[in-house]
Amino acid sequence: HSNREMWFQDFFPPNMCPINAKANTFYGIMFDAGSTGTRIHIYTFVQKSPENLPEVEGEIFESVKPGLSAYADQPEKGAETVKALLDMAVDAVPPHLWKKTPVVLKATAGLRLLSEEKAQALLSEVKEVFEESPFLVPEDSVGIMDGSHEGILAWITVNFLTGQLSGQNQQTVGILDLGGASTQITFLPRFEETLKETPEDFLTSFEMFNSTYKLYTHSYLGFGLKAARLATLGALNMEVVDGQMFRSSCLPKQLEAEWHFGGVKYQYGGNKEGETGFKPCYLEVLKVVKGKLHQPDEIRRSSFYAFSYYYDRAADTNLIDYERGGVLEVRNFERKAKEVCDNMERYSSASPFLCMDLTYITALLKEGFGFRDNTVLKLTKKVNNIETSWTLGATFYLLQSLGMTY
Ligand SMILES: O=c1[nH]cnc2c1ncn2[C@@H]1O[C@H](COP(=O)(O)OP(=O)(O)O)[C@@H](O)[C@H]1O
Ligand SMILES: [Ca+2]
Repeated sequence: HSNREMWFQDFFPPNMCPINAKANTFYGIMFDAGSTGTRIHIYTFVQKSPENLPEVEGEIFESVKPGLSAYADQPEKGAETVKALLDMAVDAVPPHLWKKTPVVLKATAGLRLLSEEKAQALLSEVKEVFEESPFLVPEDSVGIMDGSHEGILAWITVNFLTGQLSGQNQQTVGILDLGGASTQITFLPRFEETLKETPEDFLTSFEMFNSTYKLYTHSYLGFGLKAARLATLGALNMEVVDGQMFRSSCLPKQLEAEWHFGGVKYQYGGNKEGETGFKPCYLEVLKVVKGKLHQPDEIRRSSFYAFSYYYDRAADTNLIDYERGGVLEVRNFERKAKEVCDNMERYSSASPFLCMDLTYITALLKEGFGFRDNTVLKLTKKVNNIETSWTLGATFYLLQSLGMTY
């Protein structure tokens, strides 16, 4: 500031000084190109002093379906969905800050599963949309995110929003994210044992807000809820022949329908003659998860934050309140799975996959990760009115790398 602007600063506490309030407000735009949808998060931050962490003053959030991967053969059309969302940011960010506001898109499992060529075509169309916008386009502004970063950045978000990354006595919480195509588990190990027993590629050191965290994290590609449906049906990574029917005991007996995922059409249905219900369904789903995941002993005794499809399916079946979320034990998912699978006609109007989804969640938690029946899960969509998504952590990381925050 020039001296002329500063004269009144003595009369205000620093954070109320009108000049400071303006100068310390900044924006960040983060796109989450997920396998089932594309979302924009426009964050407003205030940095009140260099000693404190920036504060999130607000978030504007919008989403579109389907995700970019559904446009694998029409990359320009895919990029148009991004353009429509970015137009919201032009309205939300004050024009004098456009050039200082970075815009980034990170794609997750949907694009990881596409061929390199198709993924790159989509990403370069998006890059063009960004270049034509009035915003700051950093290097690497468009790309596929590393699976390990997806978990770490969601962990940063949740622990930042719950106040665990500032001050002494940090009691961080682990997180579980269940997407359409992949699933992540991330926590800060408390015991030396865990570090010894864990494969090196499950451990990542990460620096954020002047602290270094050595986190346990892994992203399991193909273990998201929708990929798991295909795996249960025996259709994941299959060359699908036209007219081919995939059947499961997790689906209503008489059901026959089709379903599009990742640009491929699948026909599926129930076991017309054979068994249906929780027991046969659990055995089917078990084949998808058993022995496929690393089981850190430590997590059996800690509670986790869970979101995405854990949240959605718990809310769909009234295990939690749709707006406020809730606290559950692993066994609640199992009970609900039994109730739904053994009364399939009553529930299938909502979604024919409800039994399969709840059974998969149960098997993933118990047989996949090795959680106990009484492990506590906190289901949240928002903390302090901000979405619990990896996008906030990613925006902090971006601002840090651009030297815009401390
Ligand atoms: O910002 C968000 N707020 C709330 N839920 C979100 C947000 N982003 C993604 N989700 C949830 O993520 C799940 C879909 O996963 P996604 O499409 O991100 O697949 P992926 O992570 O496997 O690429 C859904 O449960 C959806 O509600
Ligand atoms: Ca996701």
